[in-house]
Amino acid sequence: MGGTFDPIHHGHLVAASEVAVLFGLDEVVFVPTGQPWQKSDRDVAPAEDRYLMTVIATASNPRFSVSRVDVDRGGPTYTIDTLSDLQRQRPDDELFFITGADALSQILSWRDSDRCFELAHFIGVTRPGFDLGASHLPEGAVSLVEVPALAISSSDCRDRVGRGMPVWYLVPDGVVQYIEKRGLYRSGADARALAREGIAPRRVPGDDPPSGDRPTYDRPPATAPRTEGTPPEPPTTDLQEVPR
Ligand SMILES: Nc1ncnc2c1ncn2[C@@H]1O[C@H](COP(=O)(O)OP(=O)(O)OP(=O)(O)O)[C@@H](O)[C@H]1O
Ligand SMILES: O=C(O)c1ccc[n+]([C@@H]2O[C@H](COP(=O)([O-])O)[C@@H](O)[C@H]2O)c1
Repeated sequence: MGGTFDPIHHGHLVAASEVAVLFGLDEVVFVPTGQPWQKSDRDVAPAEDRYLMTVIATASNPRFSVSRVDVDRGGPTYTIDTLSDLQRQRPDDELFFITGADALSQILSWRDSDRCFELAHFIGVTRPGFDLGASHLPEGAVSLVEVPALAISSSDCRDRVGRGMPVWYLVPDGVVQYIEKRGLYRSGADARALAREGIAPRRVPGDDPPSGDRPTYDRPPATAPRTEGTPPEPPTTDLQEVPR
């Protein structure tokens, strides 16, 4: 499943799980984009952060895995390269490329879209508010799957974090905590102030974790939150120990 996953949310996970059952897939490989060239009009969180959030979100499902092919390749991400790399790594596997109906409706504008259809069967998952009816997709190359409607989007999650609203239950718990820890999606001024003070982001009222086992956020972070114009810090060691 290809996506920018900025951040990954339950809409992505439900779609992947539904397609895996309907198509009898052995594994769903989540492939976070490196540089999503069609999203160059906005800031995208560092690829390493999006990759780690995807690892955290999928860790508990033995049929889900995460690939670094797009993150490690560098340069703009084209699905033709994603599929070529995956085919090289898994020459005996039949590939399906899962993505949303909104992305699929643009597929004819993707690089080498004709060759993409030769490398994988495309599965478009329906998404509330998007209709593929008018798209002229090659016959037989694409399947459409209706997934339980979850009106969740990454844009809305980012916007909520920026406004100090909770994203519990929209994204997996570990992803909420990762966003908090890294200070992702805060407004520029907020993030700069946090970096100046050298303290971890503060919890906002109403932004409580769902269980009694609450993490503490007021200890200094292992790395300073990212500010505009500075490169992302490497992930901290406790995140690298997430069980696989
Ligand atoms: N709630 C959802 N239901 C079904 N498909 C979804 C849902 N959210 C995202 N998708 C699909 O998953 C793919 C990857 O999504 P992406 O990472 O771009 O998330 P997004 O929520 O669409 O992000 P943004 O709001 O930033 O555009 C896209 O093709 C998208 O259509
Ligand atoms: O190959 C392309 O030219 C291309 C253009 C836009 C999007 N894609 C892929 O479509 C998937 C969904 O993208 P997005 O931007 O909706 O997260 C993701 O895997 C992207 O790499 C691919």
